Amino acid sequence: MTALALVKSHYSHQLSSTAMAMCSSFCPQIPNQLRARPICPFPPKPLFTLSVNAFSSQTSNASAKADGLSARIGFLGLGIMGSPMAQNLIKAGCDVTVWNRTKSKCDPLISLGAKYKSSPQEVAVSCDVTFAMLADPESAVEVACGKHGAASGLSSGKGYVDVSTVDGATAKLISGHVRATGASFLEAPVSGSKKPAEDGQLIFLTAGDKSLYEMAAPLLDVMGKSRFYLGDVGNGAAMKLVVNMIMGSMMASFSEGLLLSEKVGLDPSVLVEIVSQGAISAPMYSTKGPSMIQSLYPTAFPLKHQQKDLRLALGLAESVSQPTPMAAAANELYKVAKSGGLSDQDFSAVIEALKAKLQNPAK
Ligand SMILES: NC(=O)C1=CN([C@@H]2O[C@H](COP(=O)(O)OP(=O)(O)OC[C@H]3O[C@@H](n4cnc5c(N)ncnc54)[C@H](OP(=O)(O)O)[C@@H]3O)[C@@H](O)[C@H]2O)C=CC1
Ligand SMILES: O=CCCC(=O)O
Repeated sequence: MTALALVKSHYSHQLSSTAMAMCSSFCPQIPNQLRARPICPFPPKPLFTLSVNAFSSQTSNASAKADGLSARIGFLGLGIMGSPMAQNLIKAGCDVTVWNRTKSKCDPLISLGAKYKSSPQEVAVSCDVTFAMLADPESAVEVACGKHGAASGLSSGKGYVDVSTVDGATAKLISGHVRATGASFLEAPVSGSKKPAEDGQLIFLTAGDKSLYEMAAPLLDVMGKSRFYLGDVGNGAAMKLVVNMIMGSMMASFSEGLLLSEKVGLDPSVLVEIVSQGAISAPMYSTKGPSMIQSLYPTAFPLKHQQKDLRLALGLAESVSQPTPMAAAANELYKVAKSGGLSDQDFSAVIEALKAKLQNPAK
């Protein structure tokens, strides 16, 4: 890390501390445990030079006392997100054991030095801390609590970190199974997509056992740029769903704007440029806008997962009688896109749901 980068990161930390202080005085009713804050002041990766394999041969429970980098790490679920996350752990020198339902996705990681086990249970037995990055609540529960699931291999002193995006009830269900074995549980869904996962720039929204959070922190710092500890299990899921609810509506609204600009004779690429310079700029618009204009949707965040998150966010809103008409409307649009066969395309393909072909499928 250059001196300039260090100064910059320190300065941005100072700014966020100031913002936090302002938040505290403006929102005194927010309980302390819900005041999310980045725990690590500096991006840790450039400072990370430790070789960790030297510590990785300890046996099961005793080794959980070791810090995260020296732990034996399991990784379950090697899709778009899980693969690069596990890869970054391997590249950082960690001792990683992988499992994926479709075994072939393990092969590139095995080539990089990962070990392989043939079930989540075996991974959990052989590791100190096991991460899971699964598609949805159903798969997260199956992998954690099903036959030969991770919980059946957990015991006191081990940890299970679920980084999948699920709802709070699912996180609590998994937490219950994990804690019943004597192991610790942390939910840690992530903000950031394929590229941030590859670059180790994810944002972790964690909740659950604080001791596991502290133990796993160096591992989260290998995979991410910041982490928030939000208190009790369920708060991580809720925060993630609120963030993705906003994102899903933003993308739906952006899609309407792109198509409207084109229809009234404007150049949508000029719209993208104008948006990117103004108060509503967001990296999402400038990175995805140009390909959306060409009707190309290379998958970073699958549309089916965005619709899942909107569905779960609507459930969360329902649970507290919060009106969310924008999210409800956006959800309908993603459902149309799914029915139109776009589930596995990037979520920016929701724009197709506004085009004549999907609006009037009979024509
Ligand atoms: N992509 C993104 O930008 C982001 C995604 N997320 C969230 O992260 C999670 C993973 O996303 P992503 O990697 O994109 O998704 P993918 O669809 O690429 O990967 C899903 C993973 O879940 C596994 N899986 C699905 N069903 C089952 C099952 N029944 N039993 C066992 N394993 C199963 C898949 O295994 P198999 O290979 O065999 O199909 C695969 O490993 C989701 O919850 C998503 O919402 C969060 C932030 C960003
Ligand atoms: O859950 C997916 C989030 C994608 C992103 O944060 O860019």
